[in-house]
Amino acid sequence: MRYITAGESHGPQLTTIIEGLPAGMPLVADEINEQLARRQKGYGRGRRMQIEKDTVQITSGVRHGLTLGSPVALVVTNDDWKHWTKIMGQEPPDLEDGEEVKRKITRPRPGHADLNGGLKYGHRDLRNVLERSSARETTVRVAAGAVAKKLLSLLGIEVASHVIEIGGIKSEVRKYESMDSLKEIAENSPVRCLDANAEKAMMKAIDEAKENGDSIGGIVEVIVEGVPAGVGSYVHFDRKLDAKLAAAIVSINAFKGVEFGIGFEAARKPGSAVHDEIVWDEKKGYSRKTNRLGGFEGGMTTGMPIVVRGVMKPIPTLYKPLQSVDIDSKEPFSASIERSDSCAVPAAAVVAEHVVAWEIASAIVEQFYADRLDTLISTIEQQRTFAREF
Ligand SMILES: Cc1cc2nc3c(=O)[nH]c(=O)nc-3n(C[C@H](O)[C@H](O)[C@H](O)COP(=O)(O)O)c2cc1C
Ligand SMILES: C=C(O[C@@H]1CC(C(=O)O)=C[C@@H](OP(=O)(O)O)[C@H]1O)C(=O)O
Repeated sequence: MRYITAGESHGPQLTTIIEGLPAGMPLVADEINEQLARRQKGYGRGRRMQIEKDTVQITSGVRHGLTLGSPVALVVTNDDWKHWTKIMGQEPPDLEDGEEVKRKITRPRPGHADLNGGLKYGHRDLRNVLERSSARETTVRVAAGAVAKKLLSLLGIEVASHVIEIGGIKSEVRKYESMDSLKEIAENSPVRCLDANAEKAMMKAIDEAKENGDSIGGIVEVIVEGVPAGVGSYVHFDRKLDAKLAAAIVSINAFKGVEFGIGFEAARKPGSAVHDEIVWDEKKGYSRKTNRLGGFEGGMTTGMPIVVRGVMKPIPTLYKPLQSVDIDSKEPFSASIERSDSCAVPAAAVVAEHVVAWEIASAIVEQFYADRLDTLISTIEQQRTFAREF
């Protein structure tokens, strides 16, 4: 499967086109909307999330609630567009002699794409960079991921996320009884954290950062259960599924690192305390005593839960801006201030969940016969039986 996205942050709409979905899969807009609403929640976000109420329109590829096997196009309108029609209009602006487009941006923000994007595309109004580099685009990545999650759920695969650190405050609660309980606790926490004490401290840290005109980052964790062993491949570098997940996580705006299972801790432990011992029983077949490697060996799934974490740096736009240079005058200046979030880690956890879901669904569709949902369901079941009896 593949998808592309289009749309500027303050333009009329965001679009994604998804190609390669099996035919015969139930899909309605409300299921996608539920996931879009989850992305909009989360403590620490700015005023934009109060303006938008993200809902999707399915404009092709679905008929009478079922996918056709043809490309699925999804559109989300930007409610904020009505405030930006002049600044962001598609037609050349109607300007008096010498008048410039208002709110031209010439002071790049350290940490955002502004300066590098200007240097690359030659934009002297850095808004031309900001509009597309904005994480507004993650709305339609979540929409595409929601379709992938729907497919995975029909194959008995569940995906969930939670926040394990914000501004240096760590969640001490990392265990959960079931995927349902994990989902419920995370969903009811303003910062998607399983630890009620850490949750309060995280919210305080976000408030303090905001009061100080600053921003904070954190770490999110995505868990996937039910993927059969052997998805992905060791035979070629670009077929390794853990590598694809790593790229997907780091492609989320402001994500700078990724780890699987115990991750970087593995550098400090001997092999005996890292590798997961193999056991077998008649009912389950093969499994592991532990899951320190987070569900991957050799670029393939082990059949254990996939555990992947991503590190989000603090938001670059600061209300107390850092030093920058005006690209017109070359004078030192404070960077531009755009309306901004002070922490978007909880929302980003939902994005991470969806990009991971996409990569897993995509690997499954590539590996198993997937023109039709019914045959895909039965081939996945065959693979599970094969692995159990192997
Ligand atoms: C959900 C989400 C919301 C974000 N909100 C903001 C924001 O309000 N202001 C900002 O400057 N950056 C925000 N970012 C981060 C920037 O989009 C990101 O830092 C920028 O695109 C540069 O890319 P890079 O940090 O990956 O290098 C957000 C990121 C995510 C995932
Ligand atoms: C719009 C979203 O996030 C935006 C991501 C973002 C950035 O620079 O990445 C900057 C802000 O944009 P604005 O200036 O319009 O408030 C965020 O609100 C969204 O998540 O839907």
